[in-house]
Amino acid sequence: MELINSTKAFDGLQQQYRHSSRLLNCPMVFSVFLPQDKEGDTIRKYPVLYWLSGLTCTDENFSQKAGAQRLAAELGIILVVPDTSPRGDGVADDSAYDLGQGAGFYVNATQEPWRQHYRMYDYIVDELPQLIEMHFPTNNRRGIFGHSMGGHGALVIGMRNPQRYQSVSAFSPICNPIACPWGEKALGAYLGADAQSWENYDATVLIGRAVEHLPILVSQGDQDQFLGKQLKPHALQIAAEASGYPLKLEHHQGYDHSYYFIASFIEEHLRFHADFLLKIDA
Ligand SMILES: N[C@@H](CCC(=O)N[C@@H](CSC=O)C(=O)NCC(=O)O)C(=O)O
Repeated sequence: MELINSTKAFDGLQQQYRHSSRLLNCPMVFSVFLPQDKEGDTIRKYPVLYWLSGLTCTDENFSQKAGAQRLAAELGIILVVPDTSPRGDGVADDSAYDLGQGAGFYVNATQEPWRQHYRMYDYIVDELPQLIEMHFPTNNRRGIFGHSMGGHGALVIGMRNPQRYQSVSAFSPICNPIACPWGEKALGAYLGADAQSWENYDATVLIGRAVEHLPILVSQGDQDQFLGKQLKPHALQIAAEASGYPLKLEHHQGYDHSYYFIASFIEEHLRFHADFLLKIDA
């Protein structure tokens, strides 16, 4: 693992690393915020909150725009922000912003030309946490949250792995990708024409089938330009009500799809996760 840069922030460190990903078959960059324990206690271990970003993002959008570091430092939570896809000249790509590099959709691709590198689901669930837990002072508690495509990733990964995560949240997630243009395009390309294979990557389908109920918070702005056509939180809500899943879905008047919305409610999301990540087991 190679340290690319390190900057002091709120007594902690905002860092960026490059590593060679075995699963994605290419070099990957991620960002991490490390709180600094005020007593200088080097053996303190922290929970990790993984942020999954949306279409066109790298690891830097969230780190630079969300304003999460001050409260993460105060609460004592490590933030980890991966890139949104494999990258590089040898990695398949598409000229559109919603497919290929920057648009990995947190799935394991089965189709050509994607399957050699596009295994973002396994990367987020397995390879990245292994790396993080080997190199940073972590305890065994993990949360996952994200925005838009990354909100979809967080919901799907959290619900499919309730034993690995304590809490899940999402800003403006793509809630029903099997039934929206972004999702149909990406899942069709990465997984092929058999739409049944898409269902494992659809939060609305998964919430209807969930047996274990991880705490989930979803925040949605009512002036979001993608709300009706791409995001469909109403479908998630209906499926949750039908299955008895205690989903906390909040609508916020006047907010759009941007990082201004995320920055406005990041404190609520961090405190939501802190309730579960910092809880002392009885
Ligand atoms: N360029 C596209 C939309 C790109 C966009 O809005 N990306 C969002 C995530 S959308 C869902 O995954 C984003 O987070 N952008 C980065 C940022 O820093 O704002 C278009 O014009 O439609």
